[in-house]
Amino acid sequence: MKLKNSATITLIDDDLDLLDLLSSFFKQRGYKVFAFGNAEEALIEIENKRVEPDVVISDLKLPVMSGMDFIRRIRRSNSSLPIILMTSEGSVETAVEAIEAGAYDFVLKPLHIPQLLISVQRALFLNEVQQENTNLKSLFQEDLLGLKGVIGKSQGFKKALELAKRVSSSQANVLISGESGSGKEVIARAVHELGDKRDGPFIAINCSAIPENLLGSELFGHAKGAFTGAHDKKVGLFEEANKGTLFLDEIGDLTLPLQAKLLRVLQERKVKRIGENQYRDITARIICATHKDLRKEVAEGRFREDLFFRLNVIPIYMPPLRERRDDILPLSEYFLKKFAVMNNVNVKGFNKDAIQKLEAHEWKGNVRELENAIERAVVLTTSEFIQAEDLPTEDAYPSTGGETPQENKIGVSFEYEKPVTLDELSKKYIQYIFDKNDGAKEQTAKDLGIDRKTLYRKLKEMNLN
Ligand SMILES: Nc1ncnc2c1ncn2[C@@H]1O[C@H](COP(=O)(O)OP(=O)(O)OP(=O)(O)O)[C@@H](O)[C@H]1O
Repeated sequence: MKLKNSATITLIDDDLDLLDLLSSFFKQRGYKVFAFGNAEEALIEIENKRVEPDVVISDLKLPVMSGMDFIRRIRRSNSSLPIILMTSEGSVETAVEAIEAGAYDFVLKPLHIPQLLISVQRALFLNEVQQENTNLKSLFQEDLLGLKGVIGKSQGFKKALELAKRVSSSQANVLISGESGSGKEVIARAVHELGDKRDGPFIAINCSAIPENLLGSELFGHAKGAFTGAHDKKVGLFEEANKGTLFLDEIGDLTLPLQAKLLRVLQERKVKRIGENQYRDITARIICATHKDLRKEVAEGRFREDLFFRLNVIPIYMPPLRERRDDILPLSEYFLKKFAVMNNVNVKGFNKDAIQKLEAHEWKGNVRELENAIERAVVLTTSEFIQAEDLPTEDAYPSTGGETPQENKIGVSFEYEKPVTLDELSKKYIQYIFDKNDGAKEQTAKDLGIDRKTLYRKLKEMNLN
């Protein structure tokens, strides 16, 4: 851990010569200094956050508001700001009392300035350790309803989570709807964690990500030799999830024959592996999710009405992030702490402009886009507080807002009218994989065989922040 000498110090003393002397001493050492001749003024500036000190050095005996009263007032709203008192020999007893009231340390006057410097450095060091502990604690502490890492305080989010809690103790079928990246899987996990299946497995499968011909055997399993290539028997996910939960994401993309089979499983609570005649009991809870409007799919003949009614016993709707803006900051802070710890970097928060930008952004890719944006900012920022420039501009992220991503048409071709440089070709390829992965940077880096930092750098060069 490095000691901060870029820290901010607030000095309070009615002895203006001493105030000048200390100001220049600390400024010369790289500290930012705010000096006040009385405690009232300092208090107002601190309470209004116009001055945000990392440490305060104050005389104990001051006119009007004493150093002691200053400590008591500060402690009402800030329990951890270190305050070092300067006191004359005669008032050591009061200084001890001040320590009891929450002062960090005291130094005797006439001052031995190197000793004061050591006290300041120690206070900053402890502050930093404490801050990291609090960060870690609040990051890993039990969150809403005792669920780890589930963040949100908007009405829309709380309503969804409350429904998840209520339904968790029943066996009713749950259909979660909401745009891509809005947190449908988070809600499905909440139902699992809060219910009596929590000790069993939670298995998630994205029905649109698996080719149609493989999805059946993934879900239902198959017997050895059931079809060409079935060299061995396979247990399907319905069985694997027994005693736990099977989460079927993008259920709206199931083909009609698979919809019929799913309906049968839900009605009979039994499955038959492909190529077998034997039925096996299913004990898994089944939760489905979709970004599509299933009523419309039913009306247009692409989704079975009977299956829709069976699934939709308890509908839970997760609103898009832009409709629950109260969640943006808590989520941003959570992701910042998470990625700062993961990447071992000293990033502490967001500056005012960054907060404004976060709150104003449309977040078409919802929480997933926000999470990616914060991860990137934490990795790339050069300061302790994320700046507005570290965050993506509005249309930097391809919208996945509720629709299946467009098939990328770039492809790789060597038939260019004029030669294309290797660098251009590599950028086109990065763009292709990035779009294919729906803007998911971790997967893109993995597919390209490069580390995340390199990917971030490339995306920045390509204005795909
Ligand atoms: N309330 C939340 N608290 C913490 N993290 C969240 C929250 N909501 C979403 N996330 C995070 O955002 C990302 C996207 O969430 P999730 O996978 O649940 O969305 P989804 O709606 O299921 O997306 P898709 O439909 O594309 O599968 C995940 O990394 C998830 O952990």
